[in-house]
Amino acid sequence: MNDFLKVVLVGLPGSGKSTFGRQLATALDFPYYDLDQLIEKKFQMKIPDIFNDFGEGRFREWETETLIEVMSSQESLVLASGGGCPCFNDNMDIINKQGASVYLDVPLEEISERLSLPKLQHRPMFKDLGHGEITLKLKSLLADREFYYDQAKIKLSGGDFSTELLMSELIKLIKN
Ligand SMILES: Nc1ncnc2c1ncn2[C@@H]1O[C@H](COP(=O)(O)OP(=O)(O)O)[C@@H](O)[C@H]1O
Ligand SMILES: O=C(O)C1=C[C@@H](OP(=O)(O)O)[C@@H](O)[C@H](O)C1
Ligand SMILES: [Mg+2]
Repeated sequence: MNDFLKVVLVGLPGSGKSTFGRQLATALDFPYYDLDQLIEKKFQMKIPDIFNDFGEGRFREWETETLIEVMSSQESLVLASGGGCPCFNDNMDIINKQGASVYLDVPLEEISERLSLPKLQHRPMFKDLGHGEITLKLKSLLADREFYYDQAKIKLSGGDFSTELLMSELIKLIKN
């Protein structure tokens, strides 16, 4: 890690990376970035349209390209990554080299409740799935992804995270 503190949140879709990321950035008074939003801005396309028009492979290329840019910027920041980000193209190594990674480890049932709400049905991976199918999909994603998420430097388990707790974990990490 260099002189800047880059806090990068990782975890399954619906674990609260974007929501908690914003809260944490406010508490730390750091700029907040959402990797999906940076991709949409850079390539002028919505995430579901990238998946539909070009496929996941192209999305993962663009995701890594955007991640490298934000991780090499000369500033402290909070970054909410996308759920799949740590699991492709050495992205977890890129994150850990420049940043303080934090895994939001939320019970699958809780995430499933959140993602079943109609307003969240724009997420390409969960489109048109019912509650039971969402839980199964999350289980299968976690089986594939936990190996990468577990490489995070800090792990927060539960549903509701406190910015104070994470800040004290970050201080411990920096001191070590
Ligand atoms: N701690 C929480 N308690 C209840 N709902 C939450 C919590 N954190 C996030 N949510 C809700 O869950 C959904 C997914 O959150 P989001 O931050 O977009 O997750 P991610 O970025 O990890 O996919 C959103 O509708 C958000 O309002
Ligand atoms: O888990 C994934 O592979 C994805 C998660 C999404 O981000 P969120 O985790 O913020 O939903 C987004 O990057 C894309 O739809 C792919
Ligand atoms: Mg998000």
